[in-house]
Amino acid sequence: MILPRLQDAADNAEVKVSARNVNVFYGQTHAIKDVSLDIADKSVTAFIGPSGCGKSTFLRCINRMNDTIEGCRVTGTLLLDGEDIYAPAVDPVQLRARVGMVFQKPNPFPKSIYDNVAYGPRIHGLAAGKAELDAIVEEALRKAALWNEVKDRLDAPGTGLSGGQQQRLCIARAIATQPEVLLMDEPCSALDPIATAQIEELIEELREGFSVVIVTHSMQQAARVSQKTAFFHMGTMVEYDDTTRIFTNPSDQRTQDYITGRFG
Ligand SMILES: Nc1ncnc2c1ncn2[C@@H]1O[C@H](COP(=O)(O)OP(=O)(O)OP(=O)(O)O)[C@@H](O)[C@H]1O
Repeated sequence: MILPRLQDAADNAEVKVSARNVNVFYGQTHAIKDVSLDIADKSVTAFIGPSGCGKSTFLRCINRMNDTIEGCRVTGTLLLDGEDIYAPAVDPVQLRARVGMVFQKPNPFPKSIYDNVAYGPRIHGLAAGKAELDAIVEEALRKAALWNEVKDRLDAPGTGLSGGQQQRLCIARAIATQPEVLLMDEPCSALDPIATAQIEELIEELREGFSVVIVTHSMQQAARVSQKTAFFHMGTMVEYDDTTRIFTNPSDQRTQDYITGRFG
């Protein structure tokens, strides 16, 4: 399906995810109201806005994580590379291998460091044998900037790592299936400034290979890591533009008020 480009779309970049008139309901609560946007490939898009405005809800539409929430209903169109994410033929498990997710709180499985990363490639049959799986695990841990810290203890439990290391392990787990889009829901909120800086550096590197979408409460972080920013307020997307423009010369008063700390 080819959609007309939106005016504020990803400029000349290739569009990876397109949303048109997306609405999300939790029972009677109308959490996302008619959101349309295009997310560029090989770039970082930040979602900002006050608590409860719907950032996480919209993020979860992109890999159908909302399917797992009882009473949650999504309407409208969401496309990945022009293909309908909500088509009946789409297997959400396969979709989530293409659209990986990293959560606010690091959530390693109660398994070894190696098995945490090998989990996705194993269930999706991405490695022909042990040597290939070893190579996938090493590459994912290297990309997540964790390899040097764990290469001598791959059999140790993932839950025994520090918070920042656990979050990088979860990033390694998410990228081991070679996703095309990586969704990050406040990935640094549980981390100290050093671990946060490491994750931000990593995001900068990851965007060479993926489309990254990050929900953040830190405007400094959005400004540092993203090229595009969407500002949400009370379930609507108020403004979506180049990050530099959002933070220097937004066109909507509500965006201006939020970035200057007048509410939220
Ligand atoms: N599982 C759920 N069941 C019912 N309502 C929900 C659920 N998750 C979110 N909501 C409601 O949907 C709205 C948007 O919530 P959401 O978590 O997406 O906002 P957010 O912008 O990500 O907030 P925060 O920044 O605090 O994480 C809120 O009114 C919230 O109460």
